[in-house]
Amino acid sequence: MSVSERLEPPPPPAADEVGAVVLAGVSGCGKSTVGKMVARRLGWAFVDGDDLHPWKNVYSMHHGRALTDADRDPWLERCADLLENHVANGVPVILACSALKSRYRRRLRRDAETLLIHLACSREELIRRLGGRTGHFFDPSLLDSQFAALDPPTPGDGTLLVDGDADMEEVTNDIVRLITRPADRAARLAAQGTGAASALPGGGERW
Ligand SMILES: Nc1ncnc2c1ncn2[C@@H]1O[C@H](COP(=O)(O)OP(=O)(O)OP(=O)(O)O)[C@@H](O)[C@H]1O
Ligand SMILES: O=C(O)[C@H](O)[C@@H](O)[C@H](O)[C@H](O)CO
Repeated sequence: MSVSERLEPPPPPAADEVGAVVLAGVSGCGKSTVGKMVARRLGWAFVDGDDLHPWKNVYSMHHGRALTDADRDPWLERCADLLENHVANGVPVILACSALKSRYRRRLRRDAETLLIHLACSREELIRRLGGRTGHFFDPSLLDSQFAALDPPTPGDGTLLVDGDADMEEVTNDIVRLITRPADRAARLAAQGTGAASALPGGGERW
């Protein structure tokens, strides 16, 4: 991380009323699966960020080529525009979007009604899930490149951490609570104050 990035002020705190949620994390953490479950539960819209990638990006990932910052640039713009439109029109939305770097997360959080939630998973669980997934364009051999690109959310980042290794129902319940209860959001942020991994059950290295 560069000095100028470190000196930037932390993002604004999320508003009491959440209008949009970005479910972030590396490939296989459950963004799409759990995002749909949360959206169904809340009666919100769900958009898969994978559907907003330029075709060239999908082609690259399918052929085992990791995306660059330049590849992600137009995609992040589409994601940010989508969030902004939903908030402006009062149509709450869950967007599944990897948002791997802190500057990507800052770019997506254009207003205080947008909440970022990062699904943190162990490497073993991610390998197991990607190995078992069929019919998806993402080449599982790219997982290490996702780890390399990731800036893990830090205590000052304003991104909430969720245990992505947990059972799908549990993950869904946790996220619904964080979206609907400001006190739970504040408690989670405070728990993260001591460091990302220690805020999650089981500890260990998480991505
Ligand atoms: N909490 C969970 N427990 C067990 N399996 C899960 C869980 N969440 C997701 N899965 C499974 O893991 C695989 C990956 O999930 P999913 O496609 O939702 O991840 P993703 O983060 O959206 O990945 P990508 O970014 O590559 O699209 C799927 O087969 C899904 O069924
Ligand atoms: O930023 C990225 O490298 C991409 O968004 C990836 O995370 C993929 O889109 C996703 O994992 C495949 O579904």
